[in-house]
Amino acid sequence: MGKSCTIVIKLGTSSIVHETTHQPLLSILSSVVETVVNLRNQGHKVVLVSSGAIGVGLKRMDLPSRPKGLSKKQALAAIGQGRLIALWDNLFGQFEQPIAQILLTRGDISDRTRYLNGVNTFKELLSMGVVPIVNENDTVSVSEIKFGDNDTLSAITASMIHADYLFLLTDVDGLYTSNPRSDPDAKQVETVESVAAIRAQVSTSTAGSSLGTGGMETKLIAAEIATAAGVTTIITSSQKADNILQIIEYHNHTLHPPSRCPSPIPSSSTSPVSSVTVSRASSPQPAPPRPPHTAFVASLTPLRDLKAWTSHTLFPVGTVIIDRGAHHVLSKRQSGGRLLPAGVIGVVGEFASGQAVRILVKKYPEGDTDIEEEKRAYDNAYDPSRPSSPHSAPSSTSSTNGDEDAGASEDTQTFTDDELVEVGRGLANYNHAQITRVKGIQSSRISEVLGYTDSEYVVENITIRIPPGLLATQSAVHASP
Ligand SMILES: N[C@@H](CCC(=O)OP(=O)(O)O)C(=O)O
Repeated sequence: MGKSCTIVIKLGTSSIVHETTHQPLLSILSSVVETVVNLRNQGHKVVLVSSGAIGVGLKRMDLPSRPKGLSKKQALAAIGQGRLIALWDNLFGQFEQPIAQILLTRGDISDRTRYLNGVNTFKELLSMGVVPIVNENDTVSVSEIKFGDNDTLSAITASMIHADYLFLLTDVDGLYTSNPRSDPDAKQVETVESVAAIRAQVSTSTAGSSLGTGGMETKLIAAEIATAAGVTTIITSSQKADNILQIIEYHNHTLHPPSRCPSPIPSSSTSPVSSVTVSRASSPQPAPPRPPHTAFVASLTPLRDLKAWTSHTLFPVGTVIIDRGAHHVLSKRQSGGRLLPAGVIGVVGEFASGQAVRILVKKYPEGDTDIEEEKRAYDNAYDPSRPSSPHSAPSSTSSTNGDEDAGASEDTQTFTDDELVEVGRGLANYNHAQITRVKGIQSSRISEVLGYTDSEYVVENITIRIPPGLLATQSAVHASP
């Protein structure tokens, strides 16, 4: 038997309940169930991420539209979630397929122990042959612990369980160069190698439906998270869920490297629902036809475990502003970058050592001539015999009063929000006050300034998501969760 694939399938609210009547869309749900059962019978492990609790709650309470207030939405989700899971259980029950309900908040997995407990529960359920059905635990989610939309939740789920595929099923059959509903010249994008690059080329103005919170932009964010974690991400239509089988088959023939997970068992002998032609990756047969979809290619050097956890699940509590030299040097590493104090030009907010921080850089034009000097200065920052960084401002060391519990650090050098862009995240090795005191200096001087040295790096496990070449296309990012 070949390798079994782990597949996450996400279904948004607009594919679960009718936008105005809020009736469950039974034909779509049944087709998803049949597809999942087929995949299970082919030996694959499947997790479903299902929105729809609020939509089902609206129907139950006979309300016309999604309310504005948070507590009303939470109440409706509490009403709808039970009925939603009962509906899934009923449909999967027709095929004797056991399911499990998993409700998560970002807070649940930003704690390392709870995250690992979640991973273990998923593993156990999948090894028992169960289909876990995930939704956000809306009842207790507030803005700072919310995933916000189930696209992000599905990407984090896929990254937690090291899935091979994430399918984002929605009301369009892929990513288009512009909104296909309003632009007849819109073209489907077939393959995306870099999410950051495609953002600059397409218009993602397709907002979510009136019930859901997603839309194309949140799907790109999800694709970015999932592909960075090594998960091939597919956007396709929920109207044709059985295309999932053909899409996997298609990629078995065409992916580079080919065939992440060939169908382990010929489906004709096992499929209870529909028959699918299965051929192995090594088969000389030509590739099957390509069902409409957009495929986002998984990173060949995925962020796994701690790094993915740091980048996507931890809620950043403060900000470290770095110079251009540090940005260039850190961008050379795909993940796990480490920041020397010489590259820090500002610190905002209060955080403790070990907490997650945003890494911001001041926007700068490509080809800026000062950049070479800053890169050299950052590269030289280890060696005390060389000249120090242009940012080794004496004020950063002399202006501090030694009070480590001083309030939120605010750099003397001020930046407007529009000047700064969030380029990555990492884990602080020192608290906000300490990093303020050592900013701009060489590592060898940390103990002289702080009285001790824990690490020569002030932030570790940094993933730079926006390299220098893409800065021009990014708008300022403020306090994103
Ligand atoms: N957790 C919420 C859904 C969140 C949401 O709107 O997600 P989506 O429909 O995927 O944009 C619910 O179950 O109603």
